[in-house]
Amino acid sequence: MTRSSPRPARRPLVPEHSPTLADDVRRALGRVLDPEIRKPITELDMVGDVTVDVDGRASVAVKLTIVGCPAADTIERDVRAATLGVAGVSGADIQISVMTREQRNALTERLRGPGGARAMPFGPDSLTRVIAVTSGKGGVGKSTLTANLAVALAASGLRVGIVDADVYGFSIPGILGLTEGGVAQKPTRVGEMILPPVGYGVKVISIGMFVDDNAAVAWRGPMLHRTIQQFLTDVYFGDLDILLLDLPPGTGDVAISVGQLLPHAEVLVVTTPQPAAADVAERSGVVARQTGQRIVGVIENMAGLPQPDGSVLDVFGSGGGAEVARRLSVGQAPDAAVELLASIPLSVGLRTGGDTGVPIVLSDPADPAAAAILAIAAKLASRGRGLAGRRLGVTPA
Ligand SMILES: Nc1ncnc2c1ncn2[C@@H]1O[C@H](COP(=O)(O)OP(=O)(O)OP(=O)(O)O)[C@@H](O)[C@H]1O
Repeated sequence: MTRSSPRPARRPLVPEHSPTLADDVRRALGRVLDPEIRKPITELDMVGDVTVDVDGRASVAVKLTIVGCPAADTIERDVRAATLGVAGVSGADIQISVMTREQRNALTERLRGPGGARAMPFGPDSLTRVIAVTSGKGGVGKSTLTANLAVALAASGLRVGIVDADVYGFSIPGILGLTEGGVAQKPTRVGEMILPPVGYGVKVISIGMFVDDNAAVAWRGPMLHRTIQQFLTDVYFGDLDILLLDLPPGTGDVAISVGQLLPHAEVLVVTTPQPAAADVAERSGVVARQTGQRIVGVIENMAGLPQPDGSVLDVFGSGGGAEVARRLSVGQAPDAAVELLASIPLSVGLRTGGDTGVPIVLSDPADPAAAAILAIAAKLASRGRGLAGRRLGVTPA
């Protein structure tokens, strides 16, 4: 008896689609984040039709927020990888298009609330801790510390943003590798919304991103105030645990504007060990306090430089940080005394890391300066924010 060989499965002329596999692909795409908005692309309505044919070939439609989106390549690569990672998928065609104006408006509204409300999300009731970093004079390392602290906090799992409000010396983009040819990366705009570039996990907005070719900023107070206000309202930071502000040195217009806009912010005062610098550093702390802000601590930077023979060379003297903390504690309740959080040594690695855009807290965490910054980050993160002055949304019975 002969047995007829089984008939080969008939191929449909039009490839059938596998809804189950398509669902699996969609689920996998839920793990792809928009690199600027930092939310799953599926939640941002960036994923259109998803189909998988009988051969396992997936076709995925992706809608970018704007034409020329700088994150396009990353999104396409991540979508392809996520699609091909689904068991049963043998190939992936990714079709990239751009959202319509209506779709973009709907997205902006979804992210910012009805009408794309331009409310300042860092008010007293916000859960984001706001820390302004200030100094009496320039060049004490305030921007270097702000950037490295932010990276250290982000590396510990916190969602961190920086507003580089150092209008005359905007250097955060460079320290965080967000420059090309010395010019700061431009943020993406989605309608009225500005998406901050992300460096080492930190969302950054800087005046340097809005001026052409590093041009000098010669603005008067009202213009500076509006710019800071716009940074705090129009920039989409999403949910942040900590927002750091790098203020210009001294007690000028920006410090006062930030004091008015964010009176509940905490303040870190950076100074050098030079006792003669203590007066100006103290003044920057006093101005912050006058606007209602709380001084969370003093950081002494550029302390003793370790020598090959084990001795320490105090290039800028010693004791400045402790002196500023002591003076800012005078007249305060014992539990409000201002602490010297750390003394950070001079470090060639910290400086070169800033010059090359590779923060030392990641590249060489064992460097004594990096270790000191990591210790401050751990201290700040463990303390959390005081609830004083915040409405807790509960009514006594
Ligand atoms: N601990 C340190 N050891 C060696 N170099 C340092 C240290 N801290 C900062 N620097 C370097 O000192 C210079 C000034 O630092 P930075 O720009 O951070 O200061 P700043 O206080 O923000 O200045 P400004 O507010 O005037 O812009 C930079 O070149 C930086 O790399």
